[in-house]
Amino acid sequence: MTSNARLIYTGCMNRGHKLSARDRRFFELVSRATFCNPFSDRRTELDLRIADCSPATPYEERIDRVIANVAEEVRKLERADRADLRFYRGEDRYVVQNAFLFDVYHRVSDRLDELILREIASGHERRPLPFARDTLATLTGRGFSVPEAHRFFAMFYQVRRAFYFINHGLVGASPSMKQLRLHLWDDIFTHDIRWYEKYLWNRMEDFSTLLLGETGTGKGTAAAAIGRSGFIPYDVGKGCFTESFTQNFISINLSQYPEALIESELFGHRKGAFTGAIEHHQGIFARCSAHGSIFLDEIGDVSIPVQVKLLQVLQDRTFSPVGSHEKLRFNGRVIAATNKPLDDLRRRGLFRDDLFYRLCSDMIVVPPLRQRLGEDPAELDVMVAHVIRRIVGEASRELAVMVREAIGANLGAHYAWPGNVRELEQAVRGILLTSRYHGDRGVAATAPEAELISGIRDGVLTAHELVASYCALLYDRFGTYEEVARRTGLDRRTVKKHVQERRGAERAC
Ligand SMILES: Nc1ncnc2c1ncn2[C@@H]1O[C@H](COP(=O)(O)OP(=O)(O)OP(=O)(O)O)[C@@H](O)[C@H]1O
Repeated sequence: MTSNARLIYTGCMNRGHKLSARDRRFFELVSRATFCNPFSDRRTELDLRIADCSPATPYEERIDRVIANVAEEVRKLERADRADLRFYRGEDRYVVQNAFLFDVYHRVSDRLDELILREIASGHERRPLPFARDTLATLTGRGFSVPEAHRFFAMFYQVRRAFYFINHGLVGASPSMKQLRLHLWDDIFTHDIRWYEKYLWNRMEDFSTLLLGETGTGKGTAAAAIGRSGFIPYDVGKGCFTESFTQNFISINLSQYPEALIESELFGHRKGAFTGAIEHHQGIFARCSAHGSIFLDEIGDVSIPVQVKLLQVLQDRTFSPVGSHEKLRFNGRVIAATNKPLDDLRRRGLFRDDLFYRLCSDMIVVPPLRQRLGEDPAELDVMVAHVIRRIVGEASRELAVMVREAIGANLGAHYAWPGNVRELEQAVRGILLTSRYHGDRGVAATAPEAELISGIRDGVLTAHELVASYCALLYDRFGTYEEVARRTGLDRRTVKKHVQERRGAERAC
């Protein structure tokens, strides 16, 4: 900086700039949009105001206009030599800072998307990122400190990953899918990203997540979206991120391992710990990095002794490999899922309350496909189009129409999709191959839930049948007349009568 420039700069610093009322109003809107959940209606409202366009404007066009309008306002500050945070105070500084973040983030978002795809393809992208240096220079040039610039750059990548994996992984326009996307975003960034950015960005390991929902609804996909969207620091020396999101999310399906092997898979074992332990083995807790996450799928299936050990990891953050007294530390985050009714398992003493309370800081219920279709029948079109795009690599309207017609003709409008999205994927494949899919008749025909739902949809149930079917469904799920009575507000004898009557009707069929 020349001495003249330094004089002007110091003068401005002392005086400070004030935004005009119009600029303050605009940057205030941008500031709110910067921290808003991108899947929320609130964010849409803010975008419409920033873009100054009608709700009918297509999404892509609206976003392009938002980005262009913000960039133009920042350029105006630049032209007036006012594009530096250090010139502002108080609320002005706050809104200008957030507008700068919004602007710089959108300038690099395409390159961050390319990086995500490269990492997915290669497993780990350790090459220096040429655009990182420019981005950091822009941030420091705008008045951010060097550590702030590094942190915000790492957050840009984190935000981009979260958006990518939630948006691409979990498709659907029904209200419960929108709710799920909102919820997943909050699980990663908390319900107010300002607090996350200020206090929690490097302290999320103590926030566990429990995903509940039927098989095939997308719990694994939701877990991957959370796990791949953790904060990963930027390594200035190497010019790249310290680790890859493809390697710091580790998942294990706990129902796949026999009891004897499960502890070893989780915690590792020492050579000679048991017959067959011919080498040291590192378990997944030891392999998970400090910024990583572990996904414990089917946690409802593990035995009580393993639950006790998992509790210890969550509580003390320590564990010992089988055959060793060594205490190792685990610093990652835990995400767990089950399609079992955990309440029931807890009541029957099969799932420990203490482990449940350690996991339940955020419980996310992933909705079954039939609920989504009940809320919005067009959801099936959206999902079929998505599955076809995944299978053939591009959108195809003619294939989508053919598959939709086959589903309608073979399964009718009220099929319950007991295997959820996983079943739908196979249905689409089956129809592409053979033009037919007749559904999971074994489950669907006997599932009381499916029958009850289609009876309600078709309006063919009497009040008596409705109550009897509902009691039978709850009895199947919870196993005792007492529990069904508690849930329905009926007395035990009435419940028993309904269940037995319903069973009799089923046998007669
Ligand atoms: N909303 C969705 N949009 C797009 N694909 C989805 C959606 N939900 C699920 N899928 C796809 O459905 C399949 C099954 O999903 P996933 O394995 O995540 O289900 P799950 O609930 O974990 O099942 P399980 O309980 O049997 O482990 C995957 O191929 C996944 O990508």
